[in-house]
Amino acid sequence: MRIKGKNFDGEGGEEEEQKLVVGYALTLKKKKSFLQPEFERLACKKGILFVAIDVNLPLSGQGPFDIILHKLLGKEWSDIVEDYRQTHPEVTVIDPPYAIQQLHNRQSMLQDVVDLNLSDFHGRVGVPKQMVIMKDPLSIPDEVAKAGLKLPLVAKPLVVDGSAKSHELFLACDWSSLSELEPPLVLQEFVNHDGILFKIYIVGDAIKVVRRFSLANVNKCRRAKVPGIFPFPRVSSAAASADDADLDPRIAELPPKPLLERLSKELRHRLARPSIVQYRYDPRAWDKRHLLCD
Ligand SMILES: Nc1ncnc2c1ncn2[C@@H]1O[C@H](COP(=O)(O)OP(=O)(O)OP(=O)(O)O)[C@@H](O)[C@H]1O
Ligand SMILES: O=P(O)(O)O[C@H]1[C@H](O)[C@@H](O)[C@H](OP(=O)(O)O)[C@@H](OP(=O)(O)O)[C@H]1O
Repeated sequence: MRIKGKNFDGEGGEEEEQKLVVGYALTLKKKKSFLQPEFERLACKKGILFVAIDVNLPLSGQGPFDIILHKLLGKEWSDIVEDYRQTHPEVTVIDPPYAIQQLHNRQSMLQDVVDLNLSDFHGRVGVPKQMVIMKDPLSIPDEVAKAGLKLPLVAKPLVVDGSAKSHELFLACDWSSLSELEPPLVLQEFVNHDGILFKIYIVGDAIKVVRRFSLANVNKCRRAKVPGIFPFPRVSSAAASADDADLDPRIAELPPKPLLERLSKELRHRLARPSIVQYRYDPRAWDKRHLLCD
């Protein structure tokens, strides 16, 4: 399923050029950030051609594709991709819907990290103490007190779907303001991290770590003084790169390689599990009871 064209070798002869065809279905935002002209040109030089999928036409009638790359919202699109995947086993679908379902919910996405048990392996990997609030904002202060979570809290929408809304994060600093939050959400204890965090990108065996500026530490004194709910949109986005910043080496030191390798291996292994047991997923809540085997 490759497009064949003519290419000229150094000695004036013709050789057959094969292109790997990637059909893509992306939001305009994602197309703008990811499919930049320079990237497309580089891909083309390497024999990779990106072709836009027309979401208003049947997917099966388009192509042929070698690879499908997609990130669109909604169940309707997921169903289309899943059907296509099953009827076109020869096409590689990146991020098949069943495999990324777990990542569409901020509680379920961390479950495998909780289970990792990397609390003492060349460093520590853990999940902040957290709870889920499904509805009734008025009950939040009581629920938080019952769960024993300490202020300040980071409030994150439960559902993660790439929409602007799902990226909205808030810092909640006092008990009474907690009722202003909008469920469904995850409330996490704020973890001081010296204003720097590491983002880890993993593709196959390749691991890339970048350093980003983040929220400053919250000390006891500031906790007491600032009541309210504070939005902090995209605080550690690519624009907040700290890779070239002159930082205290104790803060800037990258996570140790053995830890990253183990983390990458474990997560790949665990996140690949749904391909064996496909499940229907209830986005309103997540725990083992909500894995309903088809
Ligand atoms: N528990 C926490 N304690 C302190 N800071 C936090 C906490 N959770 C998140 N943050 C801050 O909020 C930022 C975004 O958090 P998170 O990664 O959970 O959201 P996201 O929408 O998935 O982010 P991204 O868009 O970068 O993928 C982090 O980069 C960090 O600066
Ligand atoms: O640039 P980095 O630091 O890698 O952060 C990414 C986020 O982690 C992704 O979640 C964003 O994609 P979505 O907005 O589709 O979730 C993604 O959005 P983008 O592809 O539109 O830039 C980025 O914000």
